[in-house]
Amino acid sequence: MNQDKSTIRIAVLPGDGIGPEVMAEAEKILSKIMDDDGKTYELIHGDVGGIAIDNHGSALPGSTLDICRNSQAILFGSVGGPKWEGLPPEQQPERAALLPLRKTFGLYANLRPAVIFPQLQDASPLKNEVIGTNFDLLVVRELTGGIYFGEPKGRENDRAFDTLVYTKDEIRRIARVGFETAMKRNRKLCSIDKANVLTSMVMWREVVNEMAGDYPDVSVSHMYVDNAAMQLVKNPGQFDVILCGNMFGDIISDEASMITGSLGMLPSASLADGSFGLYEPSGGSAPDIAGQGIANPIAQILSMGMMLKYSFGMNEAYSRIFAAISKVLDQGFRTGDIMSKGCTRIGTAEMGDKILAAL
Ligand SMILES: NC(=O)c1ccc[n+]([C@@H]2O[C@H](COP(=O)([O-])OP(=O)(O)OC[C@H]3O[C@@H](n4cnc5c(N)ncnc54)[C@H](O)[C@@H]3O)[C@@H](O)[C@H]2O)c1
Ligand SMILES: CC(C)[C@H](C(=O)O)[C@@H](O)C(=O)O
Ligand SMILES: [Mg+2]
Repeated sequence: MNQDKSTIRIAVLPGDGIGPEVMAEAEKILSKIMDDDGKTYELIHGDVGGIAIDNHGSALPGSTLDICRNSQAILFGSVGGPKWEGLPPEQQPERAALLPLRKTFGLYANLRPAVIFPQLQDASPLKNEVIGTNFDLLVVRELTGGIYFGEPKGRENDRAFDTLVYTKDEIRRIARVGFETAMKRNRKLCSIDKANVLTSMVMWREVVNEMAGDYPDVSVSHMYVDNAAMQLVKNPGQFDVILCGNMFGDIISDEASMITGSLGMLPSASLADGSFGLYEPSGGSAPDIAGQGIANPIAQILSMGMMLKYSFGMNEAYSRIFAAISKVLDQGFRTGDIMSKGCTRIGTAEMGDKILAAL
């Protein structure tokens, strides 16, 4: 392995289902951008998830973890699928690979930008007048705490339990990310909770309110998650930054993705303090379409773009990718999930090639 300090090292973990299909397209574009920018880089591939169970007997083999530890960022596809659903829960790809990666690398801040390309207004199930123009929402999701990780969790005979726990420090650090990003955007932060029922969420709301004093320019509101789910389809344009805990952020971000046309459009960045991050589409391995060459690679490509921006400070590269995608959509090319009347349907690899050509 080349350990030269000037070499950018990226762990590439395609995973399962559509993961390898969409990753191949992201890699083409990544290589072109790095070459054009004259960067020295190394993409180090590793097995993760179901394929790692099949090949190495564990969803997160030590060799893959070593690759990640020796890299400055992780580009991740998706893991899981029907083949591994019969395994004991703690051995399954999602719980045995993705969650430990998030925890091990302290990736507590998950940014999921739901931005509509104007060309895709008709691909959204929402009416044009509901979406409005320039829909641009950022979901800031806490990623290493809450009910995903709280102890105790387990089963005893006919009883099963998980624990929703947050400390003030955990809430403060993700709220800080929410406020800081709101400051760089339209200065509106909506914190989502369930403070009418859950004690941990009462504290969540208190901490967000305490911190609001440090950000007088940010207008802060609070919304119960059930109302937020409804408001997101009633009037999505009211939101700028949505701040939420781990599970609510998981649900709200999938919902937000559909406003932009498809889950296949929603990228994500999972960030630690500093520049390390894991970048993955918000959606999963899509077993229903895997192996057919029809998945939308845009979420994976945009996730790679977020990596260039957040881990390597290559902001222009991100804009370049965004512009290339926009150009291809202008040309009328669509994968099946974002197909509209009058457009030309293309597959995963063709979409990657078109974006590459439009760079
Ligand atoms: N980050 C991850 O690795 C991740 C995230 C979510 C789900 N999963 C796993 O994926 C598996 C399937 O889960 P699911 O079906 O609930 O969710 P999913 O996100 O895989 O799929 C939901 C729906 O969205 C569609 N979709 C998702 N990405 C798409 C794309 N790029 N292009 C076109 N359509 C796309 C799928 O075809 C499907 O109809 C499960 O094992 C789940 O645990 C993994
Ligand atoms: C696969 C699963 C563990 C994961 C999550 O719930 O965080 C996924 O749904 C996501 O949104 O990244
Ligand atoms: Mg999810």
